[in-house]
Amino acid sequence: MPQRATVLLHPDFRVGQIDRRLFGSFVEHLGRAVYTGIYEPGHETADEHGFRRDVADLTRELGATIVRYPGGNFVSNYVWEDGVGPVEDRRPFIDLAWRTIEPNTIGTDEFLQWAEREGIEPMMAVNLGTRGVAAAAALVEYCNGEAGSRWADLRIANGREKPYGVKLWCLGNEMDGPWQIGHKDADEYGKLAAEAGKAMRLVDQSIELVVCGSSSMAMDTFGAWEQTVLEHTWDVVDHVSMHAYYEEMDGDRASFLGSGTSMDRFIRRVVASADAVAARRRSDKVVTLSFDEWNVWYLQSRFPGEKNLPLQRDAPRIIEDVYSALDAVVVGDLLVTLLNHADRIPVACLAQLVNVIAPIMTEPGGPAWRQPTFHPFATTARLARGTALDLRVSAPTMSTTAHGDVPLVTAAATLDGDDVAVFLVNRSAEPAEVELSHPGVTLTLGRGVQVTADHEPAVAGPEHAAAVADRHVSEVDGPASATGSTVLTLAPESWTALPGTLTRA
Ligand SMILES: O=[N+]([O-])c1ccc(O[C@@H]2O[C@@H](CO)[C@H](O)[C@H]2O)cc1
Repeated sequence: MPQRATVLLHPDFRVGQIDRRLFGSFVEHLGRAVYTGIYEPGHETADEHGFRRDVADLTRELGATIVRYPGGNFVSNYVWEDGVGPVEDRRPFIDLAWRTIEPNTIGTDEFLQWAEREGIEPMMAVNLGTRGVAAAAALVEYCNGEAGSRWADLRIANGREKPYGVKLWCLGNEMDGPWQIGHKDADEYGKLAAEAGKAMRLVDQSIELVVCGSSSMAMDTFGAWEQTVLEHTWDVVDHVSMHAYYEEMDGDRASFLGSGTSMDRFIRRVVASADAVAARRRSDKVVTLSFDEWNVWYLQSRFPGEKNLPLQRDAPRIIEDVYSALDAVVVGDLLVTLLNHADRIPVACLAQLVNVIAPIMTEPGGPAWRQPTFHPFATTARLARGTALDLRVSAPTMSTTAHGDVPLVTAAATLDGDDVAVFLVNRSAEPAEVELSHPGVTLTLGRGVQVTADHEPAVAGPEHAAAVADRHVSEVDGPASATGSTVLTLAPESWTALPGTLTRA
């Protein structure tokens, strides 16, 4: 017997407008994300600046709208001034976050010019671990200042006349995490972030600021951290950050498939924390969420921990997770969760873009390819446009060890004029029959994309990734056009995206 769920869809019930920055990604100076990732002079596809064309083309196909840079943990010991100016004068340093010799060949200008050439909006982070207010304000001036002041003139002397106009800025990274270089408690960090943010805004009033929330919902300080930090920074910041990584642990497939429910609860709790601060302050300001690190990452089961990394150089292979079709279904489900909170999440970044827990992989001097997780992201970024609809899903639940009861079917839908896109996940090991109920509306769903899971362990390399895509990523045709109600059958453990049109009958 298939599982049965109903999804009520009406064009007048809306979550909110989707900000295109919801489909962001992340490039950190970590492992091979930069060196032999986006950048590899001498590669057969390298452009005149040394950036790999094959990776840039896949980034475009992925649909990444913004890219966060340069970290991540890396930023908390980064001296940005060492990464600008003539390359031959730049000196390497020991990046303490990942215990890697950073050559400083790529820095702010190279990254920002790459992003500009590729039509990607940059999201920059400042170092609030080992540095503070002055260095942060100077970096904003370097990036966004007009000629006639010290740091803007340095940028011009370095060959870039026009300000970059970087809008989005992170006030440090994961400052609640004991692993962070320059880790702080919530009061210390909140005061520093408020002063740094104030100074950065005095340089450029048009910027948007992201204050660090918790590095995961599992942190002991989660909740209290957000409230304390927002009390200090309320008048300065626009967004509070969220980070979350999901993985299958000890073969607990059901909990892993329920990750989207955990993400949903995390979002609701951070919204509640931000709104509690607004209530205490009797403030009408709405602080929104920047979910600027999310993905599947086998962090607890496969990563030895930063402290246990040997000191390395020359772009070592660090956290190059290899993904399965199951991971891709979960990534699709996480995207469904993000869409359902589009009113409160204008910014999100799949962590990361290339080689490091990434949808895109490369070999030095070799090919670039798509991991299975590439497909649900690219399809969602392409199809999810306009407004997220407020669906009402009634589905049976399954019990999980990690999250208690979770719905067996999840769904999101978007509407842009008459163009609709429906995203459906079946977390069950059985097929699921979904009745889409759309009273007074004719729904015509066309050819879309389906991802199905399997039980095969992930195997590294482009051939395997292509074979997984061949078997598990397929085109599917939508059901016949119907008024009032449409019934679909979802494959077991699958993610489906169907584009179409919607007209009022
Ligand atoms: O839960 N943890 O143990 C944990 C440890 C490290 C961690 O780092 C975050 O993830 C790294 C990779 O994207 C980024 O550089 C950093 O911001 C995020 C979470």
